Amino acid sequence: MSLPTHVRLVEVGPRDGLQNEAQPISVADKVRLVDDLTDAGVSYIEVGSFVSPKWVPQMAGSADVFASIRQQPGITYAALAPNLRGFEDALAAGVKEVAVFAAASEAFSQRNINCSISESLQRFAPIMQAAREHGVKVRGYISCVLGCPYEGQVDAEQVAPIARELRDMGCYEVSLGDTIGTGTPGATRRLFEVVGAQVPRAELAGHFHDTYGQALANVYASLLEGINVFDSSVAGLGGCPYAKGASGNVASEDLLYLLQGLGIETGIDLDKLIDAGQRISAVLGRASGSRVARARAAR
Ligand SMILES: CC(C)(COP(=O)([O-])OP(=O)([O-])OC[C@H]1O[C@@H](n2cnc3c(N)ncnc32)[C@H](O)[C@@H]1OP(=O)([O-])[O-])[C@@H](O)C(=O)NCCC(=O)NCCSC(=O)C[C@@](C)(O)CC(=O)[O-]
Repeated sequence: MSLPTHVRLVEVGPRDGLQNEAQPISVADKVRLVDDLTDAGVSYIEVGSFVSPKWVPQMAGSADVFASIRQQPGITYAALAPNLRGFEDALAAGVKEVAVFAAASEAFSQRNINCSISESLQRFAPIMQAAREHGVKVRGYISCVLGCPYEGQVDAEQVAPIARELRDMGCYEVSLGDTIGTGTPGATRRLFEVVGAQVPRAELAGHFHDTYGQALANVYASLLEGINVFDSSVAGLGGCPYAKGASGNVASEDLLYLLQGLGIETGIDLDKLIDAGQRISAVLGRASGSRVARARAAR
């Protein structure tokens, strides 16, 4: 299969990236990060989550972040919503796109959202209905598509029916998450072959954590499978609070460098993206997790 000419990056740094930070991060710093990403030309930014603050304290100020970011036309500013309560809070904050999140493993579903996979899908039904009524778009996530921190290996056959159900419910796109980064290019290709038989590949996205250093290779394997939407996190921020030891998503800067090298368009300015990553890394008091950003800084 030939490579796509255009790829959409879903920037999840402000949400997936920051949700796992132990230290408090001010609303002003989160707003600055989102505004920097807007200025860099990112077309989709996951800004926060409307989840229980007892479960993920770092996302507690998401409504305040939405109230202060500089929203530009043509850019999607999205948030996670695990249940109707979260959806209603997101709606009240003016959010126009939400993401629901399920898992491919029962144990992870229980640890992450305190219910079984099937209960989670039932919980999403009223969100989908309310979203339709309010003209809100819904994206779907599935975690642990290539491995689970509690159950080990996860087969593509476990993922496909969940992806199909999310699509049938009305998710316009389903992002497949390698939450603990154990996936390899071979497993990734097989995943998209199997899931792609149930859901059109144009409606699938790849979400790769870089824990085992495979994320960019997995992106490339996905490109070969006809996938052209990828989630990434500026400065490689992140991890998952319910997957101990999981590192951040593939760094957006590194992904962009790869795509530019392949002649694939994203509309994003690499220098500005690097600046955004350096600024939030300074706030966090550590070096950027992006190798491209570190190499540029060392020049
Ligand atoms: C789903 C629940 C709420 C169930 O949590 P629960 O405890 O089963 O919920 P509950 O309905 O029994 O309610 C318990 C309390 O939470 C409140 N509550 C209930 N809902 C909300 C809400 N929306 N916002 C704020 N508060 C809420 C509710 O009002 C009540 O408050 P209390 O009476 O005790 O004071 C909880 O488990 C939760 O919030 N989990 C979030 C977990 C999470 O955010 N994980 C990280 C995101 S997923 C991810 O990172 C993976 C991904 C997407 O990036 C892909 C990948 O890499 O794998």
